[in-house]
Amino acid sequence: MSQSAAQPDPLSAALQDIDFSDPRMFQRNNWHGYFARLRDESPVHYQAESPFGPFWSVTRFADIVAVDSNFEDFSSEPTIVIGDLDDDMPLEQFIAMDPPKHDVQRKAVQSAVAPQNLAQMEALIRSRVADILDQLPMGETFDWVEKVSINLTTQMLATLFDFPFEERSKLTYWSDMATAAPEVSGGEADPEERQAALMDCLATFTRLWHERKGTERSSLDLISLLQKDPNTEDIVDKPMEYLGNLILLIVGGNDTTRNSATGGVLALNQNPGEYDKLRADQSLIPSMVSEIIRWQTPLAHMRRRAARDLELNGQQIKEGDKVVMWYMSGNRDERSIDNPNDFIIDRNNPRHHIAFGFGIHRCMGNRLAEMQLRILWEEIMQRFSHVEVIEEPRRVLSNFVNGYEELKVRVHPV
Ligand code: HEM
Repeated sequence: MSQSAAQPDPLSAALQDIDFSDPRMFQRNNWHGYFARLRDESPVHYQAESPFGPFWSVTRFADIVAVDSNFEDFSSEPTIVIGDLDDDMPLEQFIAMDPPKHDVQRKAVQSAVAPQNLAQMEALIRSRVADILDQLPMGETFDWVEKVSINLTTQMLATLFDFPFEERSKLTYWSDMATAAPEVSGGEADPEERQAALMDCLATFTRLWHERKGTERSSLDLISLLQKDPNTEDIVDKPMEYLGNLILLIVGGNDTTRNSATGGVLALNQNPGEYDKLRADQSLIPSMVSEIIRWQTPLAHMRRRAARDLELNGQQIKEGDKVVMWYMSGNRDERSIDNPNDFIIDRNNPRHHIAFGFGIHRCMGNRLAEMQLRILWEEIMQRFSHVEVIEEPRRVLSNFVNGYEELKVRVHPV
């Protein structure tokens, strides 16, 4: 099975002729038909050949929850993307660890996003969002991804790391390089450039670590938190573990919120009746934010490895098999979500989705992401009657990041 071949017809092709790892499905946004067929005809589906080796696709909401909540049978090690670990850069990160190591490393950093800390960050985020929106060229066409989504998430990341603000664009670059490797997600990053970018990331953060070590900091920045916790105080001496966790936190805070910030604009433009509802009642913003995250599902999948022979929804899975949970499919599963293909900003129970995963690895930054998006929309509604999409977006080539390269828009005053 080769990804240079034409894509088979989603409705009539034999399921064994379809490559569900093909990143072009996501770039062309034509994955819906393929995954709807899997949910109906073969919800736990074995694909014997792919550029990433054989793997199972788990496509229904309930089965994904069953896998994600069973870390004993479905291990996150050694990596959580469909591709295999890069031998030259064997990153270790707590998202790809099982208990007990996962638990102690997560605990070391999670106070950065504890409710009390988030409450303190709210005013800062609001002023940054306001600055970003106030600088937009009213009435002119511009790229929302670059001027708003990337700008906002990069500023947030710089805050979380207390990273030199003027150099913050490096964080976005490192994040993009980390996820765009062909062997990781079917992306197009040049292997040498990627390697150099990740080494630069490591060198920069190692320097910051040593500059901070021993200084009295009350800050909840992620580097200081790693330094303060006895379980991670020497992580800098394990470069692949230090780098792996940095990349986890950078990617976690970057691609996901960024693509939700863009996806929301697109969803409202495709559903003008929902935009009208929002204009009429801005108290819908929190539930709309959850709906945007479900509708977008910025991370298409997480993968696991079966820790023993077992059965899942009638299929026999062998120890060692790769098991891919397609969150984007689960979030469109009519068995668990009413009218899942509709974008409805006042849904009942809007947080009933699996875009943040489920179980012990459930997204650590979920409340931060929701807060950023809530503030973004509160501030947008103060200024603009319409963020108008001017042309179809350009999407990312990846089977992991479900996102946008570019979205041309024009903003109109209230
Ligand atoms: C809309 C925004 C976001 C989405 C959709 C998202 C999605 C996810 C998903 C699907 C997982 C894996 C869950 C699982 O395996 O069950 C995850 C884990 C994680 N996310 Fe997020 N994320 C978002 C924002 C953020 C932000 C802003 C941060 C920044 C702190 C973050 C940090 C993390 C971390 C550290 C993990 C690993 C948790 C663990 O292994 O225990 N995420 N996220």
